[in-house]
Amino acid sequence: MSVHRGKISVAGEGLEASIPSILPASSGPEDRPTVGDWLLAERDGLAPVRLLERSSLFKRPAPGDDNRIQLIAANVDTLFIVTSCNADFNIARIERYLVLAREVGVRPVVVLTKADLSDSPADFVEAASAIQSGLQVELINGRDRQSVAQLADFCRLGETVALVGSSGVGKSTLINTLRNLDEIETQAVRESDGKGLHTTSVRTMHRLGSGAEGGGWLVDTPGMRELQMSEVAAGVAEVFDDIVALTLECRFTNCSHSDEPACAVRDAMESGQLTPIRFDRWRKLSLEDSTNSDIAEARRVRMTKGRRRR
Ligand SMILES: Nc1nc2c(ncn2[C@@H]2O[C@H](COP(=O)(O)OP(=O)(O)OP(=O)(O)O)[C@@H](O)[C@H]2O)c(=O)[nH]1
Ligand SMILES: [Zn+2]
Repeated sequence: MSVHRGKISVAGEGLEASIPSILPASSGPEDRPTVGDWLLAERDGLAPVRLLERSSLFKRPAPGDDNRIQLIAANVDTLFIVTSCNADFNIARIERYLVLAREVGVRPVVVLTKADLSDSPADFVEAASAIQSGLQVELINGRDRQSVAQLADFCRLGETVALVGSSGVGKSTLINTLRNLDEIETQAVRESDGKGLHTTSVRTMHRLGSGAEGGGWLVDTPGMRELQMSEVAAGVAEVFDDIVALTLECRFTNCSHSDEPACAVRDAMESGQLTPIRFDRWRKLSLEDSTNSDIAEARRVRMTKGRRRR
Protein backbone atom coordinates (compact mmCIF):
# COMPACT_ATOMS: atom_id res chain seq x y z
CA MET A 1 0.00 0.00 0.00
CA SER A 2 2.84 2.38 0.81
CA VAL A 3 6.55 2.51 1.56
CA HIS A 4 8.28 4.20 4.49
CA ARG A 5 11.82 4.04 5.82
CA GLY A 6 12.57 0.34 6.00
CA LYS A 7 8.92 -0.54 6.39
CA ILE A 8 6.00 -1.17 4.10
CA SER A 9 2.33 -1.19 4.81
CA VAL A 10 0.55 -4.14 3.30
CA ALA A 11 -3.03 -5.27 2.92
CA GLY A 12 -4.44 -8.72 2.34
CA GLU A 13 -7.68 -10.45 2.90
CA GLY A 14 -8.81 -9.28 6.33
CA LEU A 15 -5.36 -7.91 6.98
CA GLU A 16 -3.62 -4.56 7.27
CA ALA A 17 -0.13 -4.37 8.69
CA SER A 18 3.21 -2.64 8.65
CA ILE A 19 6.13 -5.00 8.11
CA PRO A 20 9.88 -4.80 7.31
CA SER A 21 10.54 -4.32 3.60
CA ILE A 22 13.63 -6.49 3.27
CA LEU A 23 13.28 -9.60 1.16
CA PRO A 24 15.31 -12.67 2.16
CA ALA A 25 17.15 -13.04 -1.16
CA SER A 26 17.23 -9.69 -2.89
CA SER A 27 18.71 -10.02 -6.37
CA GLY A 28 19.03 -6.39 -7.46
CA PRO A 29 17.97 -2.77 -7.03
CA GLU A 30 14.47 -3.51 -8.33
CA ASP A 31 13.95 -6.46 -6.05
CA ARG A 32 12.26 -4.67 -3.19
CA PRO A 33 8.59 -4.03 -2.67
CA THR A 34 6.94 -0.85 -3.86
CA VAL A 35 3.42 0.50 -4.10
CA GLY A 36 1.23 -1.83 -6.13
CA ASP A 37 3.36 -4.92 -5.69
CA TRP A 38 2.05 -8.37 -4.89
CA LEU A 39 4.07 -9.75 -2.04
CA LEU A 40 4.09 -13.26 -0.65
CA ALA A 41 4.57 -13.27 3.10
CA GLU A 42 4.65 -15.94 5.75
CA ARG A 43 1.28 -16.68 7.24
CA ASP A 44 2.67 -16.42 10.75
CA GLY A 45 4.59 -13.24 11.47
CA LEU A 46 4.18 -11.86 7.93
CA ALA A 47 7.88 -12.07 7.08
CA PRO A 48 8.23 -11.14 3.38
CA VAL A 49 9.06 -14.13 1.18
CA ARG A 50 9.10 -12.87 -2.38
CA LEU A 51 7.55 -10.52 -4.92
CA LEU A 52 5.40 -11.77 -7.72
CA GLU A 53 6.49 -10.84 -11.23
CA ARG A 54 5.43 -7.29 -12.15
CA SER A 55 3.40 -6.39 -15.20
CA SER A 56 4.80 -2.85 -15.12
CA LEU A 57 7.16 -0.71 -13.05
CA PHE A 58 7.55 3.07 -12.78
CA LYS A 59 10.96 4.08 -11.40
CA ARG A 60 13.40 6.97 -11.41
CA PRO A 61 16.81 7.91 -10.05
CA ALA A 62 16.41 8.66 -6.35
CA PRO A 63 16.28 12.42 -5.75
CA GLY A 64 19.55 13.64 -4.26
CA ASP A 65 21.28 10.31 -4.75
CA ASP A 66 21.88 9.22 -8.31
CA ASN A 67 23.36 5.97 -7.13
CA ARG A 68 19.99 4.66 -6.14
CA ILE A 69 16.85 3.86 -8.04
CA GLN A 70 13.55 4.83 -6.54
CA LEU A 71 10.71 2.47 -7.34
CA ILE A 72 7.51 4.45 -7.72
CA ALA A 73 4.71 2.05 -8.55
CA ALA A 74 4.26 -1.48 -9.85
CA ASN A 75 1.50 -3.29 -11.71
CA VAL A 76 -0.24 -0.18 -13.02
CA ASP A 77 -2.52 -1.10 -15.94
CA THR A 78 -3.74 2.31 -17.04
CA LEU A 79 -2.17 5.74 -16.84
CA PHE A 80 -4.59 8.66 -16.88
CA ILE A 81 -2.75 11.54 -18.53
CA VAL A 82 -4.75 14.38 -17.06
CA THR A 83 -4.91 17.76 -18.74
CA SER A 84 -7.57 20.43 -18.89
CA CYS A 85 -9.46 22.07 -21.74
CA ASN A 86 -7.71 25.41 -21.31
CA ALA A 87 -4.25 26.99 -21.39
CA ASP A 88 -2.71 23.94 -19.68
CA PHE A 89 -3.41 21.87 -22.78
CA ASN A 90 -0.05 21.22 -24.37
CA ILE A 91 0.69 18.57 -26.99
CA ALA A 92 4.37 18.29 -26.07
CA ARG A 93 3.48 17.61 -22.45
CA ILE A 94 0.96 14.93 -23.36
CA GLU A 95 3.56 13.34 -25.62
CA ARG A 96 6.07 13.20 -22.78
CA TYR A 97 3.66 11.31 -20.58
CA LEU A 98 2.71 9.13 -23.50
CA VAL A 99 6.35 8.19 -24.00
CA LEU A 100 6.59 7.19 -20.33
CA ALA A 101 3.43 5.09 -20.56
CA ARG A 102 4.67 3.31 -23.70
CA GLU A 103 8.09 2.75 -22.16
CA VAL A 104 6.67 1.21 -19.00
CA GLY A 105 4.04 -0.71 -20.95
CA VAL A 106 0.86 0.68 -19.42
CA ARG A 107 -2.24 1.71 -21.35
CA PRO A 108 -2.37 5.51 -21.72
CA VAL A 109 -5.67 7.37 -21.62
CA VAL A 110 -5.75 11.12 -22.12
CA VAL A 111 -8.30 12.53 -19.69
CA LEU A 112 -9.40 16.04 -20.63
CA THR A 113 -10.92 17.78 -17.61
CA LYS A 114 -12.92 20.98 -17.25
CA ALA A 115 -15.04 20.20 -20.31
CA ASP A 116 -17.74 22.30 -18.66
CA LEU A 117 -15.55 25.42 -18.73
CA SER A 118 -14.69 25.31 -22.42
CA ASP A 119 -16.73 26.66 -25.33
CA SER A 120 -15.20 24.18 -27.71
CA PRO A 121 -14.12 21.04 -25.86
CA ALA A 122 -14.36 19.01 -29.08
CA ASP A 123 -11.34 20.89 -30.44
CA PHE A 124 -9.24 19.62 -27.54
CA VAL A 125 -10.43 16.07 -28.11
CA GLU A 126 -9.53 16.34 -31.76
CA ALA A 127 -6.07 17.75 -31.04
CA ALA A 128 -5.33 15.07 -28.43
CA SER A 129 -6.62 12.24 -30.63
CA ALA A 130 -4.34 13.38 -33.44
CA ILE A 131 -1.20 12.78 -31.36
CA GLN A 132 -1.19 9.08 -32.09
CA SER A 133 -3.64 6.90 -33.93
CA GLY A 134 -5.74 4.76 -31.62
CA LEU A 135 -4.99 6.94 -28.60
CA GLN A 136 -7.87 6.90 -26.15
CA VAL A 137 -9.17 10.31 -25.17
CA GLU A 138 -11.90 10.96 -22.60
CA LEU A 139 -13.57 14.29 -22.05
CA ILE A 140 -14.95 14.88 -18.57
CA ASN A 141 -16.08 17.32 -15.95
CA GLY A 142 -14.11 16.08 -12.96
CA ARG A 143 -16.63 17.48 -10.52
CA ASP A 144 -19.56 15.61 -12.01
CA ARG A 145 -20.08 12.00 -10.98
CA GLN A 146 -22.07 11.11 -14.04
CA SER A 147 -19.37 12.46 -16.32
CA VAL A 148 -16.55 10.73 -14.44
CA ALA A 149 -18.51 7.46 -14.59
CA GLN A 150 -17.39 7.13 -18.20
CA LEU A 151 -13.97 6.16 -16.82
CA ALA A 152 -15.46 3.29 -14.79
CA ASP A 153 -14.29 0.64 -17.25
CA PHE A 154 -10.66 1.43 -16.51
CA CYS A 155 -11.35 1.14 -12.78
CA ARG A 156 -13.00 -2.27 -12.70
CA LEU A 157 -12.07 -5.09 -10.34
CA GLY A 158 -8.56 -6.27 -11.19
CA GLU A 159 -7.55 -2.96 -12.78
CA THR A 160 -5.04 -0.49 -11.38
CA VAL A 161 -4.88 3.11 -12.53
CA ALA A 162 -2.44 5.94 -11.84
CA LEU A 163 -2.64 9.63 -12.72
CA VAL A 164 -0.14 12.14 -14.03
CA GLY A 165 -0.58 15.74 -15.04
CA SER A 166 0.52 19.20 -14.07
CA SER A 167 -0.65 21.15 -11.09
CA GLY A 168 -4.20 22.44 -11.18
CA VAL A 169 -5.51 20.30 -14.02
CA GLY A 170 -7.90 18.52 -11.68
CA LYS A 171 -6.18 15.32 -10.54
CA SER A 172 -7.30 15.54 -6.92
CA THR A 173 -10.81 16.48 -7.98
CA LEU A 174 -10.95 13.49 -10.30
CA ILE A 175 -9.59 11.16 -7.62
CA ASN A 176 -12.22 12.35 -5.17
CA THR A 177 -15.03 11.89 -7.65
CA LEU A 178 -13.75 8.45 -8.67
CA ARG A 179 -13.57 7.38 -5.05
CA ASN A 180 -17.06 8.66 -4.43
CA LEU A 181 -18.69 6.92 -7.36
CA ASP A 182 -20.00 4.28 -5.05
CA GLU A 183 -21.31 5.51 -1.73
CA ILE A 184 -21.01 2.19 0.14
CA GLU A 185 -17.41 1.81 -0.89
CA THR A 186 -16.61 5.34 0.24
CA GLN A 187 -18.11 4.60 3.60
CA ALA A 188 -15.85 1.58 3.96
CA VAL A 189 -12.81 3.58 2.94
CA ARG A 190 -13.66 6.30 5.46
CA GLU A 191 -14.02 3.74 8.23
CA SER A 192 -10.63 2.25 7.57
CA ASP A 193 -9.13 5.75 7.22
CA GLY A 194 -10.55 6.53 10.64
CA LYS A 195 -8.84 3.46 12.06
CA GLY A 196 -5.55 4.53 10.59
CA LEU A 197 -5.66 8.07 11.92
CA HIS A 198 -3.01 7.40 14.56
CA THR A 199 -0.49 6.30 11.95
CA THR A 200 1.57 8.89 10.12
CA SER A 201 1.54 6.85 6.92
CA VAL A 202 0.03 8.33 3.81
CA ARG A 203 -2.21 6.00 1.93
CA THR A 204 -1.02 5.72 -1.63
CA MET A 205 -3.41 3.04 -2.88
CA HIS A 206 -7.12 3.68 -2.92
CA ARG A 207 -9.82 1.13 -3.50
CA LEU A 208 -12.23 2.20 -6.21
CA GLY A 209 -15.60 0.66 -5.85
CA SER A 210 -18.65 0.06 -7.90
CA GLY A 211 -20.89 -2.79 -7.00
CA ALA A 212 -20.76 -5.27 -4.13
CA GLU A 213 -17.58 -6.99 -5.30
CA GLY A 214 -15.62 -3.73 -5.20
CA GLY A 215 -13.56 -2.21 -7.94
CA GLY A 216 -9.96 -1.66 -8.92
CA TRP A 217 -7.15 0.33 -7.37
CA LEU A 218 -5.96 3.83 -7.78
CA VAL A 219 -2.30 4.60 -7.17
CA ASP A 220 -1.73 8.11 -5.87
CA THR A 221 1.89 8.41 -4.86
CA PRO A 222 3.73 11.75 -4.99
CA GLY A 223 6.51 10.17 -7.08
CA MET A 224 4.08 9.60 -9.96
CA ARG A 225 3.74 13.34 -10.27
CA GLU A 226 7.48 13.86 -10.72
CA LEU A 227 8.33 11.35 -13.41
CA GLN A 228 11.34 12.05 -15.59
CA MET A 229 12.38 11.19 -19.09
CA SER A 230 15.34 8.86 -18.89
CA GLU A 231 16.03 5.67 -20.79
CA VAL A 232 12.78 5.89 -22.64
CA ALA A 233 14.14 5.52 -26.18
CA ALA A 234 11.69 2.70 -26.90
CA GLY A 235 8.79 4.85 -25.72
CA VAL A 236 9.92 7.77 -27.87
CA ALA A 237 10.21 5.46 -30.87
CA GLU A 238 6.68 4.21 -30.30
CA VAL A 239 5.07 7.60 -29.93
CA PHE A 240 6.94 8.95 -32.95
CA ASP A 241 6.90 5.78 -35.02
CA ASP A 242 6.12 7.75 -38.20
CA ILE A 243 9.34 9.78 -37.85
CA VAL A 244 11.39 6.71 -36.95
CA ALA A 245 10.11 5.04 -40.13
CA LEU A 246 11.20 8.09 -42.13
CA THR A 247 14.71 8.13 -40.64
CA LEU A 248 15.19 4.61 -41.97
CA GLU A 249 14.68 6.00 -45.47
CA CYS A 250 17.44 8.64 -45.15
CA ARG A 251 20.49 7.89 -47.26
CA PHE A 252 22.88 8.07 -44.30
CA THR A 253 22.20 5.95 -41.24
CA ASN A 254 23.61 8.72 -39.03
CA CYS A 255 21.66 11.45 -40.83
CA SER A 256 21.10 14.50 -38.63
CA HIS A 257 18.22 15.60 -40.89
CA SER A 258 19.70 19.07 -41.24
CA ASP A 259 21.60 19.39 -44.51
CA GLU A 260 22.47 15.90 -45.72
CA PRO A 261 21.37 14.94 -49.22
CA ALA A 262 18.49 12.46 -49.65
CA CYS A 263 17.03 13.05 -46.21
CA ALA A 264 13.59 11.45 -46.03
CA VAL A 265 12.65 13.46 -42.93
CA ARG A 266 13.25 16.80 -44.63
CA ASP A 267 11.47 15.55 -47.76
CA ALA A 268 8.46 14.66 -45.62
CA MET A 269 8.44 18.14 -44.12
CA GLU A 270 8.71 19.76 -47.53
CA SER A 271 5.80 17.73 -48.85
CA GLY A 272 3.72 18.55 -45.78
CA GLN A 273 3.53 14.92 -44.62
CA LEU A 274 5.35 15.84 -41.40
CA THR A 275 4.96 19.15 -39.61
CA PRO A 276 8.15 20.90 -38.50
CA ILE A 277 6.71 21.38 -34.97
CA ARG A 278 6.23 17.65 -34.53
CA PHE A 279 9.72 17.01 -35.85
CA ASP A 280 11.01 19.56 -33.35
CA ARG A 281 9.20 17.92 -30.43
CA TRP A 282 10.64 14.56 -31.42
CA ARG A 283 14.14 16.03 -31.62
CA LYS A 284 13.86 17.64 -28.20
CA LEU A 285 12.52 14.51 -26.52
CA SER A 286 15.15 12.28 -28.14
CA LEU A 287 17.88 14.67 -27.06
CA GLU A 288 16.58 14.92 -23.52
CA ASP A 289 16.31 11.15 -23.30
CA SER A 290 19.80 10.52 -24.62
CA THR A 291 21.31 13.10 -22.25
CA ASN A 292 19.53 11.62 -19.24
CA SER A 293 20.29 8.08 -20.37
CA ASP A 294 24.00 8.94 -20.63
CA ILE A 295 23.88 10.17 -17.03
CA ALA A 296 22.15 6.95 -15.99
CA GLU A 297 24.72 4.85 -17.86
CA ALA A 298 27.59 6.75 -16.21
CA ARG A 299 25.97 6.10 -12.85
CA ARG A 300 25.81 2.36 -13.56
CA VAL A 301 29.46 2.31 -14.60
CA ARG A 302 30.36 4.11 -11.36
CA MET A 303 28.38 1.60 -9.35
CA THR A 304 29.97 -1.40 -11.06
CA LYS A 305 33.45 0.04 -10.49
CA GLY A 306 32.59 0.71 -6.87
CA ARG A 307 31.50 -2.87 -6.44
CA ARG A 308 34.69 -4.21 -8.05
CA ARG A 309 36.87 -2.11 -5.80
CA ARG A 310 35.26 -3.50 -2.69
N1 LIG B 1 -15.35 23.34 -13.59
C1 LIG B 1 -14.47 22.42 -13.34
N2 LIG B 1 -13.53 22.63 -12.40
C2 LIG B 1 -12.62 21.66 -12.14
C3 LIG B 1 -12.62 20.44 -12.87
N3 LIG B 1 -11.60 19.68 -12.43
C4 LIG B 1 -10.99 20.40 -11.45
N4 LIG B 1 -11.60 21.60 -11.29
C5 LIG B 1 -11.18 22.67 -10.37
O1 LIG B 1 -9.85 23.04 -10.67
C6 LIG B 1 -9.11 23.36 -9.50
C7 LIG B 1 -7.83 22.54 -9.41
O2 LIG B 1 -8.18 21.16 -9.29
P1 LIG B 1 -7.30 20.11 -8.46
O3 LIG B 1 -8.05 18.82 -8.48
O4 LIG B 1 -6.92 20.65 -7.15
O5 LIG B 1 -6.00 20.01 -9.36
P2 LIG B 1 -4.73 19.03 -9.18
O6 LIG B 1 -4.37 18.55 -10.54
O7 LIG B 1 -5.00 18.01 -8.16
O8 LIG B 1 -3.64 20.03 -8.69
P3 LIG B 1 -2.33 19.71 -7.77
O9 LIG B 1 -2.82 19.16 -6.48
O10 LIG B 1 -1.67 21.05 -7.63
O11 LIG B 1 -1.48 18.75 -8.56
C8 LIG B 1 -10.07 23.14 -8.35
O12 LIG B 1 -10.63 24.38 -8.02
C9 LIG B 1 -11.13 22.22 -8.93
O13 LIG B 1 -12.39 22.38 -8.31
C10 LIG B 1 -13.63 20.26 -13.89
O14 LIG B 1 -13.68 19.24 -14.59
N5 LIG B 1 -14.52 21.28 -14.07
ZN1 LIG C 1 17.53 12.53 -42.58
